Amino acid sequence: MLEKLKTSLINSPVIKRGEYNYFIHPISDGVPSIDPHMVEEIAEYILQITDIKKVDTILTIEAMGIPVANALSLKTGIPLTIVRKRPYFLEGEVELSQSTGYSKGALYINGLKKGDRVIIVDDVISTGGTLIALVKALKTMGVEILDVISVIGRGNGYLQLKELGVEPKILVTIDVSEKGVEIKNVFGNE
Ligand SMILES: O=P(O)(O)OC[C@H]1O[C@H](OP(=O)(O)OP(=O)(O)O)[C@H](O)[C@@H]1O
Ligand SMILES: Nc1nc2[nH]cnc2c(=O)[nH]1
Repeated sequence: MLEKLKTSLINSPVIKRGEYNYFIHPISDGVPSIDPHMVEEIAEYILQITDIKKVDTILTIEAMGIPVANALSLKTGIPLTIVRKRPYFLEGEVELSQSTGYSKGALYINGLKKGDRVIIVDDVISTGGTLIALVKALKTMGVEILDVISVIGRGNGYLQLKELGVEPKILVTIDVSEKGVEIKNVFGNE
C-alpha cells in the first residue's frame, strides 16, 4: 500500500527553513522530478477512500497540490479548481490569508459558488494554517466540503481542522527531524 510514496519519503532530505525542519519530496516540491507511477499510486488510493461520484469539482491549492489533483481529474473527468496565490479581480473572487510554518501570504478562490460540492486535495498538511483558512472561507461561501485529503501529514495541525468539523484523510503521516523523515502511520492502517 502506497509503497512508492513511503519509500521515497523515508529517503527525503531535510533542510532548515528558519527553525522549521522542511523535508523535500517530489510530491511536495516537484524536485528532483515526479514519478508518474507514484502519482498514479496515490490517485488510485484516493479513489478508494472517497465517494467521488458526488463531487462537482476537485479543489487544490497552488502549487504542489496540483499534480495529484490533476491526476484525479484526468482519471474521473471531474473538473479541477485551483486556489491561486495571485488575484484575478474577477467577480466573486474570495481572498484568504495563508500561514504555514515558514511562510505567509494570500490565496484567492475563483470559480466556486454556494452549493458546489468539493473535495480538497493537497500535498501536505503541517501546521494546518493553509487548510484551516481555506475550509473557513469555503464554509462562509456555502461550498459543501465532502472530503479533505492530504497526501502527507506532519505535526498536529490536523487537530484544528477537526475542531471545524472536518476530519482530514491523511494518506501517510510522518515525523520530520534534523535526522530525516520517519513514517508514523498510513491511512486505513490505524
Ligand atoms: O499545513 P501548513 O503549515 O499550512 O502547510 C501546508 C502547505 O504548505 C505547502 O504549501 P506552500 O505554501 O509551501 O506552497 P507550494 O505548494 O507552492 O510549495 C503545501 O502545499 C500546503 O499547502
Ligand atoms: N515540501 C514540504 N512542504 C511542506 N509544507 C508544509 N511543510 C512542508 C515541508 O516540510 N516540506
